[in-house]
Amino acid sequence: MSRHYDFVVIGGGSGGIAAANRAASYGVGVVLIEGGRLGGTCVNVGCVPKKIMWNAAHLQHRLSQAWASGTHVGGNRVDWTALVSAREAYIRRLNGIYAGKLDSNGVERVEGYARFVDARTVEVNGEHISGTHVLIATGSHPVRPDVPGAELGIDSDGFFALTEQPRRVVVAGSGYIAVELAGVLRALGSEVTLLLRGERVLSGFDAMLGDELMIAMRAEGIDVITRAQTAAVERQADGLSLTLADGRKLAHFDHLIWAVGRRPNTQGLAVENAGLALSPQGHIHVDAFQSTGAPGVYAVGDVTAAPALTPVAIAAGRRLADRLFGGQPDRCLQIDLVPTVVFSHPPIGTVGLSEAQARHRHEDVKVYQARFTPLVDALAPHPGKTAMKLITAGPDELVVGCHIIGEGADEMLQGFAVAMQMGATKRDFDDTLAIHPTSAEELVTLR
Ligand SMILES: Cc1cc2nc3c(=O)[nH]c(=O)nc-3n(C[C@H](O)[C@H](O)[C@H](O)COP(=O)(O)OP(=O)(O)OC[C@H]3O[C@@H](n4cnc5c(N)ncnc54)[C@H](O)[C@@H]3O)c2cc1C
Ligand SMILES: NC(=O)c1ccc[n+]([C@@H]2O[C@H](COP(=O)([O-])OP(=O)(O)OC[C@H]3O[C@@H](n4cnc5c(N)ncnc54)[C@H](O)[C@@H]3O)[C@@H](O)[C@H]2O)c1
Repeated sequence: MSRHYDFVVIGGGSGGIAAANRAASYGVGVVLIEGGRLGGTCVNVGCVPKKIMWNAAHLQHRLSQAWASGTHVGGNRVDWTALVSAREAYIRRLNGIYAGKLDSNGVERVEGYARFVDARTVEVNGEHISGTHVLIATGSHPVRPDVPGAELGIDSDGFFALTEQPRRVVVAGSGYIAVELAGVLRALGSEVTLLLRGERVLSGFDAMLGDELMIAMRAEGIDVITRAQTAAVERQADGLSLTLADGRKLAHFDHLIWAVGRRPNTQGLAVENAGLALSPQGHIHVDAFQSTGAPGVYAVGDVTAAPALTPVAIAAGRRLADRLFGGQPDRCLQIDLVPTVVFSHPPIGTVGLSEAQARHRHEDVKVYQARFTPLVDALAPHPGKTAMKLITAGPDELVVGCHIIGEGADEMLQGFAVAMQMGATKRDFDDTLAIHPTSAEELVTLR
């Protein structure tokens, strides 16, 4: 049996769903093939459950300081099992909402994993499905290092499957997921050790952010161990033990969480049958229009080398559908300015070039910085710090980088990203009236 559609979408995550719905809005025939739960990583084991855990952790953090403002709350321990069960019920509702929206938009859904037969044909559950256009939006999966006992640890998927709160956890990694999960676990009351391969967390970001976050994490009681490469993991009677490459030993952990990166999902897709080659990291090569080397075959999201963020996958998917079916031949994704938030404790908001990148690319770079105790912590016994950095380039002082760490940074950044997208200069920031008293006002009063 075989069927033909205008648009075949492989993968029902952020990018695939966005592309399918947008294409259907132009009245073309669309099928979406998904092997797992609708919504993909972001909805099921990524942004959404993470943000729910972060919200609970943030609330615990604020409650722990409430007495200093004269507010007495008692027994504020988190009920992990109740939190996880409410979170999963919410996600099941979202799965249903996504299915309903696809159905009402006229997107046909096929449950199963697709495998290329040729460039425009895939096989799913023994059936051949062909398309005039085929989109690969299969996402990525977590990886583990190749060390003895690595299988004794869990990854971020395993973290979301925990039905009981870990007492003592070691998190290995230094990127987004490592710092987010370490922060959540600590704020919810677990003892946390964070193992960094290098000297600093978030190595690709402006150095101020990693330095400040490490100060904050240590102040919260996270044991941050630098230059710590795990060489072996063993299960002992009293928990997991780790041996580091330099011989150091760590023991008595209930869980080890690997947060050491992700790889594209191309296993089982047989992309060679579509005439596609993969990068050494396993990414599908695409041009600025999401086109692969094979005519009629496209890719978006984590399976490509674009920044692995939901809004990037969604924007790429929608723009592709606009281009293919919406009569907008020049529509494509610009990824020069990608605003992003790390949901650490405290959160980080960052957009544009780090100071090091700016100095590498531009001659005339100026840096404006502030570090202060935010008013929200004015009465707190152990106040956190907020730090901000604005980086400008050229004689007009075009703002090329904006970096914030501190309470509220997550909600602060989006508007500044709009300003930078519009080409704001330092003068535009200076000419904008401040909103007082807020932390964000510092960004328009920096000197
Ligand atoms: C713990 C965690 C937290 C995150 N937090 C954030 C955040 O706060 N903000 C943010 O912007 N991003 C976040 N991300 C990243 C974000 O989740 C991803 O960038 C985004 O989900 C990528 O979308 P995608 O469409 O490329 O892939 P996915 O959402 O992963 O969807 C791919 C889908 O394809 C399916 N699939 C795979 N192979 C096949 C096949 N052969 N046939 C059919 N279906 C297939 C999979 O089952 C999956 O459902 C987070 C990621 C993780 C892991
Ligand atoms: N808030 C968000 O938007 C958010 C949150 C989570 C994930 N994400 C996306 O998902 C992607 C994947 O996240 P991630 O944190 O897994 O990857 P990552 O690439 O951000 O970080 C992986 C880190 O692990 C380190 N590492 C690699 N091997 C190691 C080893 N053997 N021991 C110790 N450390 C090791 C690397 O140096 C790197 O810093 C992110 O890059 C991001 O794009 C986004």
